[in-house]
Amino acid sequence: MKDLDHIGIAVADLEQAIDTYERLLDTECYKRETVEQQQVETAFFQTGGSKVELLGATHSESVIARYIARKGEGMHHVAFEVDDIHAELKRLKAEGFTPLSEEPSRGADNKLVAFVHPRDSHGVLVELCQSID
Ligand SMILES: CC[C@@H](C(=O)O)C(=O)SCCNC(=O)CCNC(=O)[C@H](O)C(C)(C)COP(=O)(O)OP(=O)(O)OC[C@H]1O[C@@H](n2cnc3c(N)ncnc32)[C@H](O)[C@@H]1OP(=O)(O)O
Ligand SMILES: [Co+2]
Repeated sequence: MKDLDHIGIAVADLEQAIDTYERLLDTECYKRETVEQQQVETAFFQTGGSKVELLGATHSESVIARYIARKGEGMHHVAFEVDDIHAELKRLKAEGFTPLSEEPSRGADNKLVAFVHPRDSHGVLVELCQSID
């Protein structure tokens, strides 16, 4: 795995959270994108070499809505950049980790994404992402 690409933060009100993070980071949100397959609306901020991804739910059954109902708003996942997401999923599987899907899917910001179950990484949901630019 390479650099930390982004941290994902689950928020209840995306507009309000964008305003908060614009003031907190003193930078503007550079991209907003809805990823219907994940039932999320995202907003991205560049912070040095990595990013903050705010995640709002687009449906009441979205994993983000469920997460907020269970734990409240806050840190949802950490995402690491990889060169070859298929090879990395294979390597992690061989190491005993549990990928949450057999195949990567289309994420936000021109990425292919895949996730590893948080129970395998001490309670932290890990995302792998590969640029498809
Ligand atoms: C926009 C696309 C992409 C990008 O480009 O960056 C994204 O970031 S999409 C982000 C949203 N999508 C995902 O998170 C997909 C992968 N996640 C999942 O499949 C699920 O969230 C999950 C991890 C399998 C959990 O789902 P589920 O089992 O339905 O949740 P429960 O509410 O039943 O909780 C079970 C268990 O797991 C703990 N949990 C849930 N979410 C997290 C989390 N984000 N981090 C840490 N732990 C989490 C939850 O607390 C429960 O634990 P116990 O209480 O111990 O049972
Ligand atoms: Co993410």
